[in-house]
Amino acid sequence: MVSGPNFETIAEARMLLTLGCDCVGMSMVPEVTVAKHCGLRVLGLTLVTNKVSLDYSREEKVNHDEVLEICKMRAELLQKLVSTLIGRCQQNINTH
Ligand SMILES: O=P(O)(O)O[C@H]1O[C@H](CO)[C@@H](O)[C@H]1O
Ligand SMILES: Nc1nc2[nH]cnc2c(=O)[nH]1
Repeated sequence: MVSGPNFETIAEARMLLTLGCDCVGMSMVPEVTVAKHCGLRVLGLTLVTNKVSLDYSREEKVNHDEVLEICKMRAELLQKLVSTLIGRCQQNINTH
């Protein structure tokens, strides 16, 4: 996790990769921290939207519009996933 609001620099991205990170975000950890503080049980779901830049010579840079575009493309799929998960949780509650 990085605190944002900016995306990580290439140097930071390389450091995260060296540390063994597969994925990086900004929101999940603070959101989970607040939810746990409120006594909620938490399941985190993440949509990976973009590749992090690791190379100074590459032209393309990560930007928020790209993130939003991928989110829109995957919204329906995520809605189905969440609906299925909630359905299975309800089944589990009813049978136990
Ligand atoms: O950590 P995630 O959920 O990827 O969110 C972060 O990534 C997005 C940046 O495009 C912003 O919404 C920021 O809050
Ligand atoms: N830290 C970080 N958060 C993101 N959220 C969506 N894309 C990214 C990214 O490239 N880096």
